[in-house]
Amino acid sequence: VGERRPSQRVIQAIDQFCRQKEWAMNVGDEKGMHHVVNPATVLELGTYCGYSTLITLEFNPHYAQLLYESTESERVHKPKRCDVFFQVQLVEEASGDWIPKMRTEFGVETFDLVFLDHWKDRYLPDTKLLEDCGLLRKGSVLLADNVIFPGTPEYLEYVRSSPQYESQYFQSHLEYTKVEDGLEKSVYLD
Ligand SMILES: Oc1cc(-c2ccc(F)cc2)cc2nccnc12
Ligand SMILES: [Mg+2]
Repeated sequence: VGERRPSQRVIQAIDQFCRQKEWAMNVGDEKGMHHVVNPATVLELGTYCGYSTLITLEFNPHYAQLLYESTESERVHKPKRCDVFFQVQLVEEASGDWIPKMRTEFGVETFDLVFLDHWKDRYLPDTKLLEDCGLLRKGSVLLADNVIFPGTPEYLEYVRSSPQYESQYFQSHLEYTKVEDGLEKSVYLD
């Protein structure tokens, strides 16, 4: 127990605002991924306002700007050539264009965790791209938000039926609502 870190206070303020004033599509304080994974190298697909951010791909300039503003104190800078940053590496590009560049631009060998929280019809193609680019290793975890609402049926079918994944569903609710949603955790077996 003690003083919350600045980023925890920001998250708390976002949750309070979204619950009481105006809904927003953060993964939220109920679904949250802290009880599911504890990674080292993380790729997040879909930044939005930086609620759940580590190494993140966002091609919407408005959302990317929100991240710069909300985490300036943690030295997040606008990448020219994707320089390595103190804590966060943000790429304002489409995930499908940049996943193949992760190794050359970031020196990433493989990801421990990929948090999928972007366009729902990109979950499956981007997963196959990560596989094809050799960016997943035995034990890599894919954590996907919104698998029930708005829903990602093709992705769910793939990770639940493929012998390359061990999948588990964590039932919850759509952020700040009573609508069912959840996180699908899929471990890559290689
Ligand atoms: O968590 C989320 C929820 C929703 C969403 C859409 C429509 C609704 F009516 C309700 C919720 C969209 C999202 N897009 C990208 C990443 N995450 C999202
Ligand atoms: Mg989401």
